[in-house]
Amino acid sequence: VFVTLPANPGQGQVFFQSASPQFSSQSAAQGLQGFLQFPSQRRPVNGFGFSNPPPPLGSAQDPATQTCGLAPPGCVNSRYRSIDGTCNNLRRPAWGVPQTPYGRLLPYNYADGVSALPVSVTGQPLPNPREISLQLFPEKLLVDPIWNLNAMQWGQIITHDMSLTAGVTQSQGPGGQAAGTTLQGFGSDKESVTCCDDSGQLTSDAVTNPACAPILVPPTDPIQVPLGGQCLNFVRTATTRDRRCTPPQAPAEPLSVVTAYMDLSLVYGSSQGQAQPIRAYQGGRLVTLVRGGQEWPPQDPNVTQTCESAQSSNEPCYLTGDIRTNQNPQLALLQIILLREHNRLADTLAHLNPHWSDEIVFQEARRINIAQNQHINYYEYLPIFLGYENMIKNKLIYPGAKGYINDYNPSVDPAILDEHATAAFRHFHTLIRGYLSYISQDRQLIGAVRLSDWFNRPLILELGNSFNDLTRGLTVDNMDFSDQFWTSEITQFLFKRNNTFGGDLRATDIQRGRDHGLPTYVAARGACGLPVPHSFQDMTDYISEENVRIMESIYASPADVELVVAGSLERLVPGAQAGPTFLCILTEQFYRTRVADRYFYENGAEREIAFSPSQLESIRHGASMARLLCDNANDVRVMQPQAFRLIGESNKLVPCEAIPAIDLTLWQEPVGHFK
Ligand code: HEM
Repeated sequence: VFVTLPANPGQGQVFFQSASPQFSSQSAAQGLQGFLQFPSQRRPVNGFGFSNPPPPLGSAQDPATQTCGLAPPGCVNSRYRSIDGTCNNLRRPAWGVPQTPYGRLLPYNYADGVSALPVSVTGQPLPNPREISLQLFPEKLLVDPIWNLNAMQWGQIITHDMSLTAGVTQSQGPGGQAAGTTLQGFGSDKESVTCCDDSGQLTSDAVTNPACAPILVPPTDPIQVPLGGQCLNFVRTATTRDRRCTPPQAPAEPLSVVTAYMDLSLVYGSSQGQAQPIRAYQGGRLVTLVRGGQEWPPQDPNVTQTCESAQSSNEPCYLTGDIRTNQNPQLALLQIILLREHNRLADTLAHLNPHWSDEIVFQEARRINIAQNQHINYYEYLPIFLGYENMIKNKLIYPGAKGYINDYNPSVDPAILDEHATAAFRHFHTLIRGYLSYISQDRQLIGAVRLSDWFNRPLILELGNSFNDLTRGLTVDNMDFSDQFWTSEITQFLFKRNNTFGGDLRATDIQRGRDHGLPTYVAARGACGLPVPHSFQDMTDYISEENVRIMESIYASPADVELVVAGSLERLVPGAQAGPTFLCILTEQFYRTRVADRYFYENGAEREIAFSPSQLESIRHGASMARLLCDNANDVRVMQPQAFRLIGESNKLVPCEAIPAIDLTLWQEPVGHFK
């Protein structure tokens, strides 16, 4: 089913083929009413050009046979997911595996059709990303009245499960990211690149290295100019072109280096090499170190590189399934919660089933941990952001369902859409707060820390009672409002280390969008079936007059307006935390993530993989964010049942024992059931 949309300036006809039931052209004011109900059975989606049919199996374009993302020689249909996502799709065993390109809704928009950063329709460079950040995404503290900071933070967990741009580490200097970015392996000759140094000066690499695209400081910059800064660091994502996986004249396809599946790869790793050092190989557990009577992840062997703000190599610096773990304290905190949850499940399962081997206990605990996580994501987290009704209409959730939901679709590519990872989901950087509260057991504020003091330095979690106080803080602080206002902690102080100022995450997001050749705002709206603006004036239908005027003063043409920028300025769709264009992309992504996963926890089509009906019911009844926090922060005794929502009349604190739990005795097996 192809939908032909009205022509839009500079882009010609746009063809949109959604994998998900999508919504029709609705203005934000019309809200969630009237979304089109497309049939759930769709033509295959291949992630390599939205409108093209998938390449024939085994052909040169077949991702499974490309060297970016290696397919195994053959697949065994295992009860358990592989660590690297291979063989989830038995016909296309390399779908969703690390080192494969992001999926795309729309073609690449490079200036030269191959890899050059896009330019204006006038042929001039696009406006300066830092200038856009300063003018359209300033600081103003407006907090969300309903949802807490945990809802923000959990989004980063979901993100880290789904994608990671190749070549970008999180040990990033004040230049915005990556003082010494490591390009991860696979034939890349660019071991470590710095385009703009710690003092904001262009390096020799900046001109000679094609991986460099530093963000220049505009003359109007009130922070960087007085410091004498010339630039903010920016290193381009590694692509299929860098690795010679696509022909020289084909568009460079940026790569993601983690599994696309929602499989807790951030806990378990995306490769055997990552998984091996974090497994205890005893009792099905993951490795932990006990300090101060609490369990912590093992130590990263390379503290100074991974936790670059650490003052000594003896400071805690965690090794987990994801290289970004130490980036900020709340992220590390939730990673530790998920790690402890694995071990809690493993210990219980091992106790119930003393005859199980380490491997069986590990895999069964992993399987339950992933299922709980999927349940929390789809039924607790996503409805807040995508809208509950929208999710039901588009077949992302089935509230009240009894039994299995057999909607696995092997024709849907699980690759994470670039429009999602590089534009839509990054919009939620707006939700970040600059300070983290310490909250006591009786929910009193007892302290606070500044985010930028603790980037890449997880030590703080182990000081005194910080871990528990910060866990309560996540559930008591409001998240920031979903709007155009960003905290300066990430637009002026990102990864500042010992410097006065640091990088700018919004400018980085904008530059990353160009780096990946994202489609324009106009093209994306067209692809979503939304009214396409032909002038700046047209945009005032869904973006405030004031912001449209600023865009008009920055951009040479409405056709230049970028998805990352204007998508974040749209009025929110009622009941959701994004405007219509980003909501379309997010809905499409999370539909695909669900139906492209053969191991999705609600799928019962294959008996050997499925949970039993009673186990599934127990997961639906007992998996919750509140339970996860209660069980794994070791001094959180009361919690509100909806742990992404602020405490209130309809969401009162209750003793942890009153919050439903999964009945793990349903996993007790008679001796001999497992080999
Ligand atoms: C304190 C919290 C956070 C910090 C400091 C942070 C920082 C960053 C940084 C430095 C990058 C890489 C930028 C680049 O070089 O392109 C990034 C990427 C990203 N962030 Fe955040 N982030 C935070 C929270 C979140 C949240 C809450 C979400 C969504 C709900 C999110 C979504 C994303 C996405 C989708 C990417 C791209 C992932 C990829 O494919 O590589 N982030 N973030």
